[in-house]
Amino acid sequence: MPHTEPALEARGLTKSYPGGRGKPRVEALAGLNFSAEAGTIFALLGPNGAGKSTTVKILATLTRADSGAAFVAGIDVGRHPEEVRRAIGFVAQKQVSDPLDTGRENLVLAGRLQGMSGPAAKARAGELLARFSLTDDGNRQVKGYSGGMARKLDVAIGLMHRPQVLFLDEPTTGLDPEARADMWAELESMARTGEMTILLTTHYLEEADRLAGRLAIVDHGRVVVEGTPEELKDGLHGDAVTVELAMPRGGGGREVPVSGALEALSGVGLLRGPQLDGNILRGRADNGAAALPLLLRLLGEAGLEVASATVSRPSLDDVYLRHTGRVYGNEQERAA
Ligand SMILES: Nc1ncnc2c1ncn2[C@@H]1O[C@H](COP(=O)(O)OP(=O)(O)OP(=O)(O)O)[C@@H](O)[C@H]1O
Repeated sequence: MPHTEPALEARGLTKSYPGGRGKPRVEALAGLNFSAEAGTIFALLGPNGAGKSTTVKILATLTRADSGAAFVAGIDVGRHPEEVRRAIGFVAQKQVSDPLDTGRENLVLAGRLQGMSGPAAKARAGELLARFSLTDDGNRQVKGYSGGMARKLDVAIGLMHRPQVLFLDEPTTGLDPEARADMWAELESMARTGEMTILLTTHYLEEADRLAGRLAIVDHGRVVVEGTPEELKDGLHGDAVTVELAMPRGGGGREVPVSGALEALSGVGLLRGPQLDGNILRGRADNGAAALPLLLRLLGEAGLEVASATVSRPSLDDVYLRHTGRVYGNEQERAA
């Protein structure tokens, strides 16, 4: 594979499903495009029903697109699905390991099913148990594993045959915060080696922010924005600056209404898009911390009293809101 060829590529994918009982068809994908470089983690983020799972299923050859094309490790998924299957690992949300077998037995079986010889499968199983800190538990039945251990075993199963591309569908959903942090550390170390491309779907913005080299936000079957987490946050043009103004108590000689705040800042170019919402002044600045002292001075000189001021780096939540017009957490909670 030439170095410049993406490890994953979706070009204009469309897919609809029957709506059922005379209802119109459901448009799951409406011309979805993205590409991921080899050796990176690429995350697909989006609300429930956005089309993430459908995209992954098409790339992993589990379903076909109605139109468009997709390539995995340079192989056309529509034309050579068998070849694609050999090149990928797929870690679904549902546990795949047999609870009555030991972790090691599960791994060896997965390797044998992939066509590995007995000794090769055993050696690889030992290697993966060590990599996921499961060596001490490798000879215990999986039914005694914690949720986090069982999930790590599932990822290890997906890695047995050394895939070039690994699909990870919500790898930490349902895990407690400690197990989630542990899984993140494992995935980060896999990403560092750059030996494999990982396509991650996740509901956790924090997970995508931390793990993904690049990410795409999917909404209504299309990629609405794609980039590195930093690029996407920088695209919001600066830090969010929030100033809470003290309400005038009335009667004081120098006190002016808070509405004077916008006037005090006009023409200075310190804050972009300044807005006054009650007594809260909001805007953006390239370097919020550097802008704050002058901002406070100008407000003070205009006779306004500041109760508090905060500067925050934009988060992926802000990026999501900007591109989908909806607050991320609200939707996920409603769907849960
Ligand atoms: N087998 C199916 N039959 C009918 N409709 C389907 C089928 N699979 C998915 N859909 C619909 O296609 C759309 C996209 O679903 P998809 O599962 O790809 O979204 P998603 O982004 O993965 O959502 P989630 O985060 O909830 O897993 C949704 O409207 C969904 O209801």
